[in-house]
Amino acid sequence: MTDACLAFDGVALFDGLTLDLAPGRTTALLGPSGVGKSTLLRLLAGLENGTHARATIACDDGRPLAGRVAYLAQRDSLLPWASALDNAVLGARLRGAPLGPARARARALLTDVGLGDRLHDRPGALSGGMRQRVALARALGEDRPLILMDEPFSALDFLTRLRLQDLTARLLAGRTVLLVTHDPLEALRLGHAVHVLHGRPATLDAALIPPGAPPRDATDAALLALQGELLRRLTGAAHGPGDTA
Ligand SMILES: Nc1ncnc2c1ncn2[C@@H]1O[C@H](COP(=O)(O)OP(=O)(O)OP(=O)(O)O)[C@@H](O)[C@H]1O
Repeated sequence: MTDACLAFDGVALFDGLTLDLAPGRTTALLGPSGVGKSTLLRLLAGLENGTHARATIACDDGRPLAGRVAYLAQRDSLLPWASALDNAVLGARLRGAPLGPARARARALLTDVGLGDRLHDRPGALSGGMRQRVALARALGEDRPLILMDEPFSALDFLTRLRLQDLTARLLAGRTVLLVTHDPLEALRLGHAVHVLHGRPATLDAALIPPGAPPRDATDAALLALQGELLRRLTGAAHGPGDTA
């Protein structure tokens, strides 16, 4: 994505921002609250179409991006009247795809995320973390080349988060993923490249490139050293010029 420009109420959030997503890789994006991470995701998803929003989005294969994106929003956006299983197959239902295979896959994914015994519960009967896992299962079940994920594990306890990071890395291997997170360890475990977004208008730091393949061992010494560097960048982003906090 090049030359992304977007303003709210006359204040420019982005003014000529460029973000390269390496095909088949996961790019992790961190930054202070309010800097524009979710808005950037929405811009890529084609959900910021106002007159003040524009960006040039070019795919390596030359095809348009529209219809090839799975977007996991920060809020789980589940249908309150539908079961976990029906929510997980919503994409297939909207596309008019055969529901049999979609339901089988959704059942397996819901079991993988630890909800095999809650398939028929509605969102209101699930905890926040369980609802987030239903939304995650829905996004993982979408067979799309570009996956945009906005803090997909934020409502989960630490151990469940690690387990679902592993599952996500396994299931999304080879796909192009943009992951927004506030968790430096998560970014370093899952990202092939890790960026910090900061300032207003927002700019991107040069990428940190953790060694090895995701999902990386959370106790790895090299990862913990990089976490120190990432924390320094985040602290700088929170207190530097253009502070958005
Ligand atoms: N529809 C909108 N109208 C006006 N302002 C908006 C709108 N959407 C977002 N903003 C503003 O744009 C800025 C960036 O919001 P955004 O949600 O992208 O931040 P973020 O980096 O994802 O934050 P967080 O980490 O807290 O989720 C914020 O100041 C927010 O108030």
